[in-house]
Amino acid sequence: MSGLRHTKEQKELVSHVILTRRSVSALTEPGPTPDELTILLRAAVSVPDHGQLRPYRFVVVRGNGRERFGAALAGAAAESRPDLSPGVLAKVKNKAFVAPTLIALIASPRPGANIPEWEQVAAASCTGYAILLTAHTLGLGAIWKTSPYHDGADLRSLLAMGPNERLLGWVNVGQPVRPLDSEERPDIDLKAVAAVLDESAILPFEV
Ligand SMILES: Cc1cc2nc3c(=O)[nH]c(=O)nc-3n(C[C@H](O)[C@H](O)[C@H](O)COP(=O)(O)O)c2cc1C
Repeated sequence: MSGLRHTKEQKELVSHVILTRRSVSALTEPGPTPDELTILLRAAVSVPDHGQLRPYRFVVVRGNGRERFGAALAGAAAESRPDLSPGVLAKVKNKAFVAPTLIALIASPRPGANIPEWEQVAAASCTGYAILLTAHTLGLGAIWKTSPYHDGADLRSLLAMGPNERLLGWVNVGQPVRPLDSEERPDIDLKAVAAVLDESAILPFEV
């Protein structure tokens, strides 16, 4: 499909969607419909993937599933920090209830594959961005969330995680509580992050 010709409108739409995406924290019901969820997951599995290993898995958490996910997050927190107060553990558990739907992102590098593990985790990380961008395209709000306590026996057991797997966090998805700001992002100085390599030096990026 490379070399595919896109219309001017399609090109403008894509850059508009990319440049106007923002993380949306305040989310409400309803969560994505089954069709929307399918589009989000299809986008996730379209990420570049060296060796086509599919080194990722997703667990959709919604409805009562959030109770179990929240309890497992709190369990992971208590396991790694037994000193945490019940109030803090309740806050951790509540992370599962701030959106109607959560999509847990699990990096699942293939043991023994000849693609380095870091590349596989990098591919798995791309899935989070694909979901965010696609949610924005569909008019849904989304934000990638993590917990400082993202590993623990309860969580591993609940998500059926193997020893090689790692929870990369989850994407909260729902309806934005407030209308989205359609402003494009403020310009950032590309010289701060990009350079150009010529025959003799690395030079600051210039348009
Ligand atoms: C790996 C990863 C983990 C993140 N974890 C959190 C989090 O725990 N809590 C949070 O509020 N935002 C989290 N974010 C979202 C960032 O805070 C958000 O992308 C950032 O504020 C920039 O906002 P923008 O997406 O609108 O550009 C995470 C983003 C990534 C990529």
